[in-house]
Amino acid sequence: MTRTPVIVMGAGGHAKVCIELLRASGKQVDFAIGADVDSGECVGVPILAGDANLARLRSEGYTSVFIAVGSNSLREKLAGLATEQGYILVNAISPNATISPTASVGSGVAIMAGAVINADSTIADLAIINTGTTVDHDCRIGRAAHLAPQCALAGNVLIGERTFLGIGTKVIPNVIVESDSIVGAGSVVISNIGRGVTALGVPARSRLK
Ligand SMILES: CC(=O)SCCNC(=O)CCNC(=O)[C@H](O)C(C)(C)COP(=O)(O)OP(=O)(O)OC[C@H]1O[C@@H](n2cnc3c(N)ncnc32)[C@H](O)[C@@H]1OP(=O)(O)O
Repeated sequence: MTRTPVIVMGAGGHAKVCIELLRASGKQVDFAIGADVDSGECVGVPILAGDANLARLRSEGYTSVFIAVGSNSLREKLAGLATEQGYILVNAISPNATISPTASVGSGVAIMAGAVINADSTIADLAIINTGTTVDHDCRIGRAAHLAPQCALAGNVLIGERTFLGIGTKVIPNVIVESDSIVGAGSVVISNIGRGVTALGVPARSRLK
């Protein structure tokens, strides 16, 4: 089997986990691209300082990238930059995640160890399904959304684009959390949450700005 080396954008804590996921699925990570001030290495991968390295590495023949940046909007922006340059967005999926054969998973997606994606669920491009999170049947997780560790989504839940669910969030069946929203850690979502709001608590209520 030929191994196409992968470039990782990001050099922080999330990048550490993603590099280890990529390695666990047999991929070789050659470089991590960090901020202009970054140097050293990220779990053994040399860090290159600054986004300009992306174009340089493309001209040297690299074609595969993984965007390992926790910010949902920045991840989406960097993915646009990379695909404009001709990169392919690979996935970083733990061999210890359980994904239904009827689920569909986009590109540039991270699925950490212990995550479960059940029947007929859809995970859009650039989403993060973090450690131990369960996504039950018929859910739709939007582009560049992030479900932090230990979230539990019941059946037929919709999570909008770039929405973030904090660690340990629970969502009951048939609920919609619209795009660009934030749900605080440990919240229990029992009714729809609108676009661009922060919701907190048990049950989760929108916070007034
Ligand atoms: C592998 C990884 O690490 S993945 C990353 C996982 N990260 C997370 O899960 C982070 C989740 N973040 C949170 O829950 C944050 O508290 C947020 C985003 C909801 C709010 O953050 P901030 O806007 O900074 O809120 P701040 O800390 O100022 O708190 C404002 C008020 O909300 C309350 N509050 C904050 N978070 C929560 C919460 N999760 N549940 C209930 N109340 C909360 C605070 O107690 C405070 O109440 P007060 O005004 O009565 O004192």
